[in-house]
Amino acid sequence: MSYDALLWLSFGGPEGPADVRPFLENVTRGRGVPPERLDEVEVHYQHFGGVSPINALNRAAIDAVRGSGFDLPVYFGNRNWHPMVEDTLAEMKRDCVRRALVFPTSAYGGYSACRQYDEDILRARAAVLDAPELVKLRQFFDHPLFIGAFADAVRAAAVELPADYRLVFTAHSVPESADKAAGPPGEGGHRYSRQVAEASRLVALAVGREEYDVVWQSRSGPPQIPWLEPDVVDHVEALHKDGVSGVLVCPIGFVSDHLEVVWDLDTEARDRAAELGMAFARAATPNGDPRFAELVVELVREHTDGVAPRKLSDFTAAGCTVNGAPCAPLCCEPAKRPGKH
Ligand SMILES: CC1=C(CCC(=O)O)c2cc3nc(cc4[nH]c(cc5[nH]c(cc1n2)c(C)c5CCC(=O)O)c(CCC(=O)O)c4C)C(CCC(=O)O)=C3C
Ligand SMILES: [Fe+2]
Repeated sequence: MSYDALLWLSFGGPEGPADVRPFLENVTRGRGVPPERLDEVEVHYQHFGGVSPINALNRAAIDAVRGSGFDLPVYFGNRNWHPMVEDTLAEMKRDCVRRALVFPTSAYGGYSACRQYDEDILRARAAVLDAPELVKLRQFFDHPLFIGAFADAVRAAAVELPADYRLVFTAHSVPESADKAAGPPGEGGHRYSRQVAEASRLVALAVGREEYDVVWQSRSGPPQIPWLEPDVVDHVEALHKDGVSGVLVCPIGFVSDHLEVVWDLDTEARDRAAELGMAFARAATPNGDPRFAELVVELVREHTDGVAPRKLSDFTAAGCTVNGAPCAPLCCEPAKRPGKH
């Protein structure tokens, strides 16, 4: 099968103070997130002048792919902020792109990390007459280049810490119900948290740490709905109570140092550790590592050149979809939301 382009599909983030509220409204539309939570998160963004690092990081990663001699044009579109994926797809159509591969900037399965990017593809294609065909690349949480980049980042961060530091992996929390529904029916659910646990195990193995924890961050939603726990800041406190003197946080759930990383980890978790007198270091995300561009190109080559998928676990290489249809019937079905039909 031949392809005319690569579409880099990401979450999007505000690029100035006036963008923050409308961006947050886009993210949470119809999701039952209380306005108080939005007020709180708006303050996090305003600490950074209303600019999330995420768009610039995506542009830098795209430049790295282009600079590696990659032979397809690369387009950039987002779910929640400009450049919006609908507009990017319209531009691709004008450029006579007929069939494109899509790289979603999330390594994992689950509704928010995978299936929602399929919904973005559906939405974008519905907005463009005679839209290009879009084939989404697979999940890559266990790819050796992804694991290798994180393992080296953990080694580099460990230099700042006492030898007996505790290794703590963190990923974005999701509602427990969403994690339960993650994966195709019959697999037993929890595809998201199981993949996060597996990637964490592979990185810990690569750096030779037998003891480590997997925790969650950045929970949203109304307080009465259970989300994956423990939270990373609560966990830092629990480790302190256990007499742990240093913590190395590895944001395994993310590919770049966007706001959830620079605020929730580099500010909140780091400040709490400092108050408790604990040493703290944070491993870099793979976005800036040359292996990240290599990974994207290799995932593309699986489709264009029949390159064999490289994986370090025996989990299914899922998430490859055509024109936004789920990768298996009823895979990672969105939760039924109160008030929505
Ligand atoms: C699994 C997952 C990933 C990882 C996979 C992936 O990377 O795609 C992720 C990434 C991100 N999440 C991000 C930002 C936000 N997520 C929110 C809200 C939510 N995230 C959720 C899940 C995830 N989110 C969920 C279940 C919600 C509740 C609302 C809903 O049901 O959809 C909110 C609303 C306010 C709040 O935090 O309450 C914001 C602002 C940014 C951009 C940061 C920047 O701007 O730099 C990124 C990369
Ligand atoms: Fe999020």
